[in-house]
Amino acid sequence: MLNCKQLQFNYPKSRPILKSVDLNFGSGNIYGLFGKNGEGKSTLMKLVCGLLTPEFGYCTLFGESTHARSVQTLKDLFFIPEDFELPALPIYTFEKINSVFYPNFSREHFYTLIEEFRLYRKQDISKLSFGQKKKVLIAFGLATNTPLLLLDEPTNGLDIPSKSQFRKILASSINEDKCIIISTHQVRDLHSLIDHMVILDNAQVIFNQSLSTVSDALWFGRPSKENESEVLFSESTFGGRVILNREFQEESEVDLELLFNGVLSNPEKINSILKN
Ligand SMILES: Nc1ncnc2c1ncn2[C@@H]1O[C@H](COP(=O)(O)OP(=O)(O)OP(=O)(O)O)[C@@H](O)[C@H]1O
Repeated sequence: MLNCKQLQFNYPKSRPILKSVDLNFGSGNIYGLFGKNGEGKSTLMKLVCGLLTPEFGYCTLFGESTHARSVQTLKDLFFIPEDFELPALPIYTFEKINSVFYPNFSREHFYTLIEEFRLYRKQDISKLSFGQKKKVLIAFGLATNTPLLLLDEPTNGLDIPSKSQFRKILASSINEDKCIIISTHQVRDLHSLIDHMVILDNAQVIFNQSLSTVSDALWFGRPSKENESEVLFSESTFGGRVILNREFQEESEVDLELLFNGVLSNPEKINSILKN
């Protein structure tokens, strides 16, 4: 569905932010885009939407360049950035003005989400808190029903109950025609939601795997005397956590934070096991 080929980008006078990045995103998946601060996750999302121009390479959505920002492509994608401005309008006016750009927009779904988020249609957006504005944008983004939805740090600004509400809403909105890409540092907020992990480091993609491949090949759990010789990566916090080559172990739940740290510490080691 979405293909990025040899993407290369830097800001004026900056170091390279992306160096020849190749990525394919398929429908029916929720991708988690991870990387340390400043590694280029938001930049990659803006390149995908055509808001930035690559120095080299391109992104296509259904075969059309996203950089051209044609009506055909823009109706198929929606981007929720980390920082945004919304106009000083009642929620229903905002919906009325903007929904016309999205042929599959569901007003019913939008107002159901608005209600679930304890907002009401006549509220003036300019009088809402940052978290409430984010909820308006998340509700709108989901109601567009675009095949591609990009969310940059979507849970920033959401309170604790809203984070689990967000998880539930997002899980129910994925279907086989949709691709969702989420960039976040709040790994726990995405727990059990994402099915694919992409890690950017040093201007490159150092990891790109489905979590089913990961859980087939790796085991995540507590260290023990029996497994100490097989440890691929370990962390000592909270009594210790280890990644092992799964081999004869029972399947375990993928620990996204441990996997992220393990990949950053030695990408070749983890990648070579997943290749076999
Ligand atoms: N408009 C800009 N002009 C110059 N440099 C920029 C601009 N926007 C971002 N950068 C730089 O590009 C790099 C990548 O930024 P980006 O926001 O894509 O990273 P990120 O991975 O999303 O970071 P974070 O996790 O902190 O949100 C950073 O070093 C940042 O300082």
